Amino acid sequence: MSKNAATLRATDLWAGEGMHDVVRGVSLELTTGDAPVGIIGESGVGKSTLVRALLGLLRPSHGTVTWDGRTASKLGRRDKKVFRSRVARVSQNGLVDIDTRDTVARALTRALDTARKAGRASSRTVPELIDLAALEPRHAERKIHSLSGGEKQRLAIAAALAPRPDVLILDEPLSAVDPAMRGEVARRLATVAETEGTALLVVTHDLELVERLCPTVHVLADGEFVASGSLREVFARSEHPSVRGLAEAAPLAAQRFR
Ligand SMILES: Nc1ncnc2c1ncn2[C@@H]1O[C@H](COP(=O)(O)OP(=O)(O)OP(=O)(O)O)[C@@H](O)[C@H]1O
Repeated sequence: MSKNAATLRATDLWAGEGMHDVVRGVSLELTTGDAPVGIIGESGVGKSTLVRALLGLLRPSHGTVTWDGRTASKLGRRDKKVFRSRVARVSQNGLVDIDTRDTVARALTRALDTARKAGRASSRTVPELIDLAALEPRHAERKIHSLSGGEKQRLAIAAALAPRPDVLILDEPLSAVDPAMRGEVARRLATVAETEGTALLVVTHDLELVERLCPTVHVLADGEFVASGSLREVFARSEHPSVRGLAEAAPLAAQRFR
């Protein structure tokens, strides 16, 4: 670990939106320089709730989420801005902070400006971000609302990479991207992780994406990690009904891991 390594750490995390905890006792560590980590799980098991808690958007009912030792949900306004540039997230409907009347180039310029204001002296450029998300130069002048769903998801990835985040949480990031292009984007993300040390957390039910990117995966079921290891180990060893459920939902992918 380099002396500048940064860690996002969840310790015995319990969290939920209402009275009821849907994340139950999760511990997880994401440190710059580490290999990408995957979290897989069926629908409704608490994946998005876990992501919100990791981002400090949801206060745990028990346990902690810390960023370099400080509690993520208790950061002041200024520190929150810095935190957001260092722990970035791409969600399924990824363009929440982006004005879709803008062009791609304008949105990415804004993302770079925001990164600089948050103190990230990012030397990235718009063409570089476009390439990192496997978009093409011709997309630069397109209005965002005219992009396809998959192109919008790739734009969200490009924008999230603007500040060179330490941690990038990808919540079903490529659900609308076609399979051939998913490989392209995954390769670029792997390169970012390797060359810049960005710690990737890939939260998905796309087994092929975690197979491509993540040497370690955790299976989330009913708010808990019920199996952990490489995808192959998890499928070979775990008899948990949720693991079997994931295998049945993606039989071709699961067959390769047996
Ligand atoms: N705002 C909310 N109020 C009440 N219940 C909620 C809220 N958000 C989520 N839940 C419930 O918490 C549980 C976990 O939801 P969550 O969205 O974290 O699951 P998920 O694994 O991300 O699902 P999916 O893969 O379908 O997106 C579900 O039963 C959901 O209905």
